[in-house]
Amino acid sequence: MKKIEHIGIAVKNLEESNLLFEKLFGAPAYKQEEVASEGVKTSFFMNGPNKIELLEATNPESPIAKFLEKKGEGIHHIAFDVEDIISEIERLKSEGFTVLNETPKRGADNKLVTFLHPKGTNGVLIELCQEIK
Ligand SMILES: CC[C@@H](C(=O)O)C(=O)SCCNC(=O)CCNC(=O)[C@H](O)C(C)(C)COP(=O)(O)OP(=O)(O)OC[C@H]1O[C@@H](n2cnc3c(N)ncnc32)[C@H](O)[C@@H]1OP(=O)(O)O
Ligand SMILES: [Co+2]
Repeated sequence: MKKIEHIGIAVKNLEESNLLFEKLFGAPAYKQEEVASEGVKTSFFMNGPNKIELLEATNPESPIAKFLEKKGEGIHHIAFDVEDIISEIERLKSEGFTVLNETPKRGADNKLVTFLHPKGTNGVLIELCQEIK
């Protein structure tokens, strides 16, 4: 597992949050993307070397809709860059972590992704991302 790839923030209204984060960073989102399989619309901001992913739910079954209902807006996950997601999944399983999808799926921003259940990681949802080359 390498550096933090992005921090995911759950928001109720992506357009309003886009304006807020644009003011915060002094630059607009560099990309917006819908990921239907996750039930989310996303936008991405860079601030120096740091990437922030804003996520709005697109349906009531979306993990973001459920999170907003239970916890409200805020940090939803921390994503880490990995070189080889398959071997990292095997390593983490052998260490006892609960990998939510053992076959990585297509995420946003040209990545293959999977998640570790927050119950096994001190309440923090961890995403693993491998860049698709
Ligand atoms: C855009 C694509 C991608 C990218 O490229 O970057 C993304 O980032 S997609 C982000 C959205 N997708 C996901 O979050 C997928 C992984 N998440 C899940 O599979 C589920 O959300 C979950 C973690 C398995 C929980 O689902 P479920 O059990 O159906 O929901 P509950 O609402 O009942 O929650 C159970 C339990 O877990 C706590 N929880 C849920 N989400 C989080 C979270 N993000 N961080 C910390 N804790 C979380 C929730 O509070 C419940 O706890 P208890 O109430 O104490 O039981
Ligand atoms: Co993410």
